Amino acid sequence: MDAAFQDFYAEKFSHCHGCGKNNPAGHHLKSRWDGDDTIARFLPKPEYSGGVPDHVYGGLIASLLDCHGAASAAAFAHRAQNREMGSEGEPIRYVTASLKVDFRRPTPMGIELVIKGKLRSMDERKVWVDLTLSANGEVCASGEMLAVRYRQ
Ligand SMILES: CCCCCCCCCCCCCC(=O)SCCNC(=O)CCNC(=O)[C@H](O)C(C)(C)COP(=O)(O)OP(=O)(O)OC[C@H]1O[C@@H](n2cnc3c(N)ncnc32)[C@H](O)[C@@H]1OP(=O)(O)O
Repeated sequence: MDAAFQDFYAEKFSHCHGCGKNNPAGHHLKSRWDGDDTIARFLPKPEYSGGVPDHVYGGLIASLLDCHGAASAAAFAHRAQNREMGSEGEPIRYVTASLKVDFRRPTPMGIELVIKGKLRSMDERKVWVDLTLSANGEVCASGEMLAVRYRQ
């Protein structure tokens, strides 16, 4: 499988609980291209249940959107410069400044979740990303993110 966006994060930025490869207890979310959009897949462990065992905890859902959105922002910014993540040149990295999540229906446990990102717009330092999280082809949560370019 192709490398994920997060595989190109520097070692020092790879400790995120949601997506850092250097966090042994983390989720290791992996985001990739899906045409002009982005996609990640994730199967929550049973301990991430919500109020009932067969629903996923909302905080996990928000964190999946958070990590996928920030990685997507970096990928969109690279493509805007006709580059790919990991290409030569200064890496472009983003952090989440704002994330709004709408929980639209309960997210079922035991099913692979599909998280998608779509570029809404960008300017010199900011990227706005529209996000969805689906199970069985149904959107369970949607989100809007503002990611801001990280100044090293
Ligand atoms: C910490 C290390 C991170 C390393 C990351 C590497 C990759 C790893 C990724 C893994 C991560 C996984 C996922 C995660 O990320 S998880 C991390 C969660 N996010 C954070 O911890 C970020 C904390 N916040 C900050 O560090 C600063 O506030 C940032 C850097 C975001 C901006 O502070 P800075 O002093 O630099 O810039 P600025 O204040 O002039 O703002 C710039 C522009 O943005 C606009 N604005 C700002 N906030 C908001 C808002 N809430 N709503 C609307 N607009 C907002 C602002 O008006 C301005 O616009 P304009 O006036 O220019 O038009």
